[in-house]
Amino acid sequence: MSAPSHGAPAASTSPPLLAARGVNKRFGAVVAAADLDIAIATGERVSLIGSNGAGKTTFVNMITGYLKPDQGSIHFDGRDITALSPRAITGLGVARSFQIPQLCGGLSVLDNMLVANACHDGRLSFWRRAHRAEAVERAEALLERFALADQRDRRVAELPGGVRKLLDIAMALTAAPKLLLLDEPTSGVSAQEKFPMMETIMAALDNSQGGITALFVEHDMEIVERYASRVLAFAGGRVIADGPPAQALASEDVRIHVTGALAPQPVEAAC
Ligand SMILES: Nc1ncnc2c1ncn2[C@@H]1O[C@H](COP(=O)(O)OP(=O)(O)OP(=O)(O)O)[C@@H](O)[C@H]1O
Repeated sequence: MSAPSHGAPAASTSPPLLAARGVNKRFGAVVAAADLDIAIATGERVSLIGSNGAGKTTFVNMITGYLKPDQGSIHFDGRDITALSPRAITGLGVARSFQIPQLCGGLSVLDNMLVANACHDGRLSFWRRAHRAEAVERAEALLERFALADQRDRRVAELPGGVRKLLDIAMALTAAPKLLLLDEPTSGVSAQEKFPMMETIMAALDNSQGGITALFVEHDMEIVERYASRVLAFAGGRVIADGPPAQALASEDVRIHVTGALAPQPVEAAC
């Protein structure tokens, strides 16, 4: 597998773009986040891995403000965002795309982009000629970057799953984020399509003004190896490995708790 070509980490002297400090979260008896101390630098491509229930989504939901930590703090771009609303956090530059794209199937690709843009910039007057022209120009530039320009006038409900996923991510970028959180960007996409799709996504992030730092939840280890500059592996709400993909995926804890490469083998009954 080739070495990751995207998103070299920033110099270690620069302050982190995102920092979780002493973060804990429980749901009743379930520990979903335990003493998380995580700093992410501008430009990193961080993959969150872990088996079901490991705490990946809880971490993402605390960054976006949908969940509040029981203890600890989260800082983004130099500000304490722990108590902020999801909307305020989005306004500071954190965007998100979902495993199941959040789209209006009855509208065209372009109109979905315009609605997303209007939601982010708060100008619901986007149908006024001046605003609309400006918003259409921005939307078209983004569609171009995602190789979706020729789909502009198609109804979203008619599009294949992979194209819908790309559109969802393009819509997230209408907010001009500094940090993009992706939930399994290639899930449900065929093996042949997943690498070209990731190439498109990563190139779009690299080519955005100022570059976009990315954090992606991923179960596909081929994608992790090829596109992450760093892996954070979770189990039981804790980080069990943190490092470059080759190093993190080789760790014994990851091979036991995440990839199953060292899972205990069933003992054959003695007869
Ligand atoms: N709102 C909630 N109420 C109760 N328990 C929750 C809630 N959200 C998450 N949990 C529990 O917290 C733990 C961590 O869940 P989380 O969704 O963060 O894991 P995950 O690693 O994202 O898993 P998956 O890959 O299945 O999405 C799980 O045991 C889950 O059942």
